[in-house]
Order: sequence, then structure tokens, then C-alpha cells
Amino acid sequence: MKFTPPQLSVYFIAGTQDVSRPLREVLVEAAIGGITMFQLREKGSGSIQEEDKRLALALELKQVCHEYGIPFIVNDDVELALASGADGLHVGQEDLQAADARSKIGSSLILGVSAYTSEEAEQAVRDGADYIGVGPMYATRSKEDAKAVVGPERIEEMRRNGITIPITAIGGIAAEHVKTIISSGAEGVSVISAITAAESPEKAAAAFLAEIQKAAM
Ligand SMILES: Nc1nc(C(F)(F)F)ncc1COP(=O)(O)OP(=O)(O)O
Ligand SMILES: [Mg+2]
Repeated sequence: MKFTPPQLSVYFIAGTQDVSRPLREVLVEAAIGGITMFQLREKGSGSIQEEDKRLALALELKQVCHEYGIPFIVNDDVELALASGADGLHVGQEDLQAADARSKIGSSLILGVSAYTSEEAEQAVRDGADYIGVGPMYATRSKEDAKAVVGPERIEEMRRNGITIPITAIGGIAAEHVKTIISSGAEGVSVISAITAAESPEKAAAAFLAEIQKAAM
């Protein structure tokens, strides 16, 4: 699936550790609500470690994504991304080097890279990233080893420094933050608990999409 920046609008990220019912159910509801991309981030306490179960989960969720016409991205695990026929891979600064990731997945898969500073953003561009994830915007409960909060100001700084690659903001984001984040220069927002902890993942996804559409006016 070809990468286009609007796919970054409402980027849902989750693993089984983030939900208390089948992740497939939550993903279907979020997709009905209007998420535009999904990342399987099966990581941390309570996540599935067995390779065969991770593959089965990835294939199950990829199918849902493709039923709703959205890209299926795998976090960190390049072998799982390739084995499951994912549409892309996301790597951070402590993971497989982005340039190596790009050579392993080839030119047609989507490559996302986490970038905390303008220097890391510039390196990600050189390494062939299609988008960068910048954060944490606000305090987050979803990532055990999150760095210090940088806020939307970091995105403004990257744009001032001439970084033009598509950006998704991540970290503690709620629907009321979308306007500020988009006006700072991001193409979209990435969320975990705002959807996984919601009473209705469908309504939560729809609220994010509505805010994105308002911000684009
Ligand atoms: N998983 C991510 N996805 C994004 C995305 F851009 F997709 F929103 N941005 C940032 C991260 C964080 O990536 P990383 O720093 O490697 O930590 P972890 O592997 O624990 O997620
Ligand atoms: Mg990572």
C-alpha cells in the first residue's frame, strides 16, 4: 500500500497489553470510527512473546486493516513485519537502525522512524523514512520508557529547521489537543490509550477525525 501523508491523520497504535478484550474487536470499532492507519505495537508487560502467536495476531489484524482500506504497520519487529506481509515497519532510535530497516523491507513498504530532535529527524530522512513520529507531546501511560515531554513546540522547531517530512505527533494526546498539534506543523496524531481506554473506541476515533477535519479548514 503506497504511503500518503493523509494516512497519518488518525494513527491508532495498540497491542494486546493495551486492551482488556480482543484487540481485533477494538480495532474494528476504531476503524468504523475512522482511524486512518494502525500500528501493532505488541510490547511491554502483558504482551505476547511467542513468535507463532505474534504472527497469528498480526495476520488477523492486517486483514481487518485491509477490509477498512488502511495500512497495517508493525512496531520494532522487522521479521514479524516481513512474515506477516505488513504494509510497513516503525523503528525508534533504540531499534534496528532506520537505514538497515529500509534495506531489509525494500522501497515499497512504509518506514516510520521516531525522532526526538531535529538532528534525529534529518537522519531519518537520509535513512529513507516515509514519516517520523515526534513526542512525547504530553505525559503518557502507554510507554514505560518514554522520554521527557517535548510538546508541540518540538514540531514547530523541526519545521523552522526546514524538516519537511510528514510528521505524526505521539504521547498522551486527547482530541482537544489536535488543533494545537496540527497548527504546530504535524500531519496527524498517533494515539494508544485515548482509543483503547475509551468506552467507545468508535466514538473516540470519530472525535479525533472530526478534530483533524476541523483543523484542516
Ligand atoms: N512506536 C512509535 N510509533 C510512532 C508513530 F510514529 F508511529 F506514531 N512514534 C513513536 C513510537 C515510539 O517508538 P520507539 O521510540 O521505538 O518506542 P516503542 O518501540 O516502545 O514504541
Ligand atoms: Mg521501538
